[in-house]
Amino acid sequence: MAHYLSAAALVASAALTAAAPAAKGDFSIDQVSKGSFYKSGPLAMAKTYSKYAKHGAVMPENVSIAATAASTGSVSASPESYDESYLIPVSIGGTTFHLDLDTGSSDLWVFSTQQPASQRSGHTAYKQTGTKKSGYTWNISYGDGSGAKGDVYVDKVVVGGVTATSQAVEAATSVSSSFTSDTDNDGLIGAAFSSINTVSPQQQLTFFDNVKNSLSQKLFAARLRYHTAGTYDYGYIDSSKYSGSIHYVPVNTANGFWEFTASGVSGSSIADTGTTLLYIPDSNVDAYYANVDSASYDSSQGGYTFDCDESLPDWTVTIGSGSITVPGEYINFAPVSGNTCFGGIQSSDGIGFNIFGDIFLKATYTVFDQTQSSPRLGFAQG
Ligand SMILES: C[C@@H](SC(=N)N)c1ccc(Cl)cc1
Repeated sequence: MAHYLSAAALVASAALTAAAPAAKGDFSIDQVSKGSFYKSGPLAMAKTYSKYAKHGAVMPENVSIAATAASTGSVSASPESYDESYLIPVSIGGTTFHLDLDTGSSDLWVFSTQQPASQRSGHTAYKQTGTKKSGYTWNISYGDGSGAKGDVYVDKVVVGGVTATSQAVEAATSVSSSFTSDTDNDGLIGAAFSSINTVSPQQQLTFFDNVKNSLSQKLFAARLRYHTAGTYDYGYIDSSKYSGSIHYVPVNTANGFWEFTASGVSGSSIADTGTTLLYIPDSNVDAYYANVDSASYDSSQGGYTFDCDESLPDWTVTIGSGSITVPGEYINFAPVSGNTCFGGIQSSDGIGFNIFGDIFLKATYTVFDQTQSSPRLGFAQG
């Protein structure tokens, strides 16, 4: 649902209700403010002027500008099993797809009818409703070894009421088996920086980069939640979704990620909605599980495991001038066999950077902010 700013609407509505001369039989009604005036004030004004244009009504420029700019939106983020990933409904050419919003990559790709039927069984497949970008291709590989490739179309994409009229939609011709088997997921919508988009011969813009200039504020905010649906907000910050203050840190965009520095966690870190777990250096991981009596590193599972019944300690990190606490409950990711569970905190050694994935993000309200001269991340306790 899109909301429009109140200022222009309130000004315009005040102008419209300027007193007409009283005449016999007229009556007056005391107006009672209904509080914030959201949704589509400027747009309603523009529609009224358009309706009466044939009678000579001329739309004031401020109404026209307000009606076309300053949009906001919000979309649900629904977890898959064990919060493995969070999917959002995205309209592409009028068809709804359920996509993984991924701040760790920058391609918007979908299953398509160009794939063999067996490869796309159970998925919503793009029927190439858009305009083909002849000769354009894409090919992406993810950190978990999965991947996909295909060709490129331009189509209308809507997320939470926010519209990109000419979005590059990357239609798959082939995807790896882990995508085929996850029938809840119809593709990804990347929200890292467009500098790492894989389309060739010309990189394409992410959805956020395409719409950010039309948003009330050039930002989006993630409120992922533990074992229940959360939201992504576009163009505005929802103060009902966090406690305390939002603390901001600078972002290094050189690698195309939302990359930042966390205190007490060596190396660079990325805020990544597309990664399930929280990956930090060995020293931090060992220190955490030293407080979990039944924990041990299980090389057959590729990480720390523990007794599912053991109560886990919280994990707290300082980022900038604020701190975030991840409840211990969130760090019990999922059972692996019998009553043995796999930890949500694992080692980032060998990756090259730390990954603050969903295990961390679901404890926060995280703002991906391009409102300033350089990008920044804002973290608040969710
Ligand atoms: C940036 C993420 S992948 C993603 N969020 N699309 C990543 C990179 C490398 C490794 Cl090893 C693991 C995860």
